[in-house]
Amino acid sequence: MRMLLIHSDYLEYEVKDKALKSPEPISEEQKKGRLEEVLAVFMSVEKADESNPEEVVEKAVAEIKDVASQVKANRIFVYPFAHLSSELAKPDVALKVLQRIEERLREEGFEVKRAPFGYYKAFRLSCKGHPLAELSRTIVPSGEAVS
Ligand SMILES: Nc1ncnc2c1ncn2[C@@H]1O[C@H](CO)[C@@H](NC(=O)[C@@H](N)CO)[C@H]1O
Repeated sequence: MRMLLIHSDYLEYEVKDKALKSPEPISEEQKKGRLEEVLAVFMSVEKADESNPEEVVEKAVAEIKDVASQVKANRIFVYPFAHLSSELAKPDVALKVLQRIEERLREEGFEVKRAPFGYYKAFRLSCKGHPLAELSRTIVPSGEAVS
């Protein structure tokens, strides 16, 4: 799992087109979304994660919690982003991992939005620009090598 974490004044997206034959079904309301004062987390779920998705979910949640507490963010935007890795997990596994991360972050008390999975989306982001505003993390299940 590769994550790019951007502490932002806002992140907003608009769904444009299908990027998969069968993208995640979404409501009219989910076609656009915006959060202010948010930690945006762009995530590529990787092939190696398929060996232990639940472990990757817990490690990702721990990393996101750690960064959120450092930048004092209590809102998280989970953003599926297939451009951080050349060894992507299959879409069905990736979607489940991202849905579970969303669920677990809510359980941890965060306000969470997740951008729709399987679409091309326009987005606008305002990065805050402080020293911890742009971070990346790589997560691998135990027993897997970091490529
Ligand atoms: N392993 C994976 N990890 C994260 N996201 C993944 C994925 N496999 C598929 N997706 C989703 O399907 C769209 C097409 O790849 C992806 N769309 C995007 O990444 C948009 N930024 C448009 O390019 C994404 O929603």
